[in-house]
Amino acid sequence: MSASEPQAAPVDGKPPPHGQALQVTEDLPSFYSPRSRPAPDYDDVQPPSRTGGNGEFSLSPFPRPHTSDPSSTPSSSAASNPADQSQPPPPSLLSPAFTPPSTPGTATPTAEPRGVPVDSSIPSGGCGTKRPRLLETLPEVQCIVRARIPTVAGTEMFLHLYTNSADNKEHLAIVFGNHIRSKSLDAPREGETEMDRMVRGAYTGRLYPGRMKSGMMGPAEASTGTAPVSSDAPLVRIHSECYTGETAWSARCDCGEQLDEAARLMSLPSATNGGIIIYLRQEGRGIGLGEKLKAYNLQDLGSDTVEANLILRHPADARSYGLATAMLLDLGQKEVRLLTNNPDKIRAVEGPNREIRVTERVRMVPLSWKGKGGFKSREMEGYLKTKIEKMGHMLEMGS
Ligand SMILES: Nc1nc2c(ncn2[C@@H]2O[C@H](COP(=O)(O)OP(=O)(O)OP(=O)(O)O)[C@@H](O)[C@H]2O)c(=O)[nH]1
Repeated sequence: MSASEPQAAPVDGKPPPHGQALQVTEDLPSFYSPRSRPAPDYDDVQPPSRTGGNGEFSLSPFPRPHTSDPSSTPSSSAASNPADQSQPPPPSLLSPAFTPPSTPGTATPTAEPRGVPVDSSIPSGGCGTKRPRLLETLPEVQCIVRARIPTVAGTEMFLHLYTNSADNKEHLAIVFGNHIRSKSLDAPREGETEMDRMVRGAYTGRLYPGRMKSGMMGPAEASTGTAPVSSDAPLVRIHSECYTGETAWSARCDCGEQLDEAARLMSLPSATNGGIIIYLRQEGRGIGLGEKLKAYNLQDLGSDTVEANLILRHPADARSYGLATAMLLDLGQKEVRLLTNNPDKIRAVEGPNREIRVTERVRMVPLSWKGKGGFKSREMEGYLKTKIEKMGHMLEMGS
């Protein structure tokens, strides 16, 4: 097909075989997902794409493929994760303050997902017994550029790209709401011009053709955007990179759906304080894409996700979250409402000296479990089962 020919979209629930011509969908560009329908049973028909039933934030180009038998083999969490055996939970790292199950007022995005209080006095109902890897001191981070991104959902966000003192990867903050500003980005740099500032994203308001001033270099001008509507903590998601789930349409995990759903919730008009997705480049729970693909082969050979990592001599979860804490602080956040089922994240994001407080944990339930679209696959069910049974994730199977 030549570059000038119309782009094609899949129409039958499956990506086409290599080289086969696709039927053209006239009303949507090729990168736009078909609107989601409620997920069928994976034994019945081909599932729809990963996003919500209302199709508000539907990014994946292909529906999920039909998949095969699960391979999870439950065993005790202590046996599967050696780090669990001797270490007590770190209560000092959790916010002691009990927060109400739901956030009052207009800042509550929707009735779903339900907010759950973070309460360190509840050992299992709260955060389990595992201990996340915490850095003793937070790494230094610097936002080097920010740009406005209009999204295919019709909303917009500001993408912030960070460098840091711990690794040489480009970690990201996806910011919904222009009142959330990066201190390191906004700090003036020696010798820079107004154009330099605008090009690296350190400006107020919006850019437009011919704009000459960043709006931030005069003595009386503060480096702030629009004021937040209320003082409630913003919705925050700490997301680890997943090439397979976010880009390659994998139905082995729900990573792509979670990313889309977080963005959708943060874009709702009711999310008056906006939101932040901290996107960390720790692919495959920190073991990297190549090792994750080996783990997938082991899963097809009968291991579950934890066993596969251990067979490859990796920890069940090799991630850390100090960068997320440092980036959230740079974005001016000391209190957050965290979208997660992972107890490690709640403990870890608060930082070694409790620099940040998680005031509320907002659970993430797969859309298909809620009958709101999404997709189903046997691999994904096995993946979630292992998270719940072996990694202490705060989710009930099929809830
Ligand atoms: N090693 C390994 N990593 C996986 C597998 N499936 C998904 N992942 C990775 O797991 C990570 C998903 O992490 P998150 O989206 O942050 O979610 P989470 O820690 O499971 O917890 P939530 O916040 O509740 O979603 C990504 O880095 C994926 O690449 C797998 O089978 N093996």
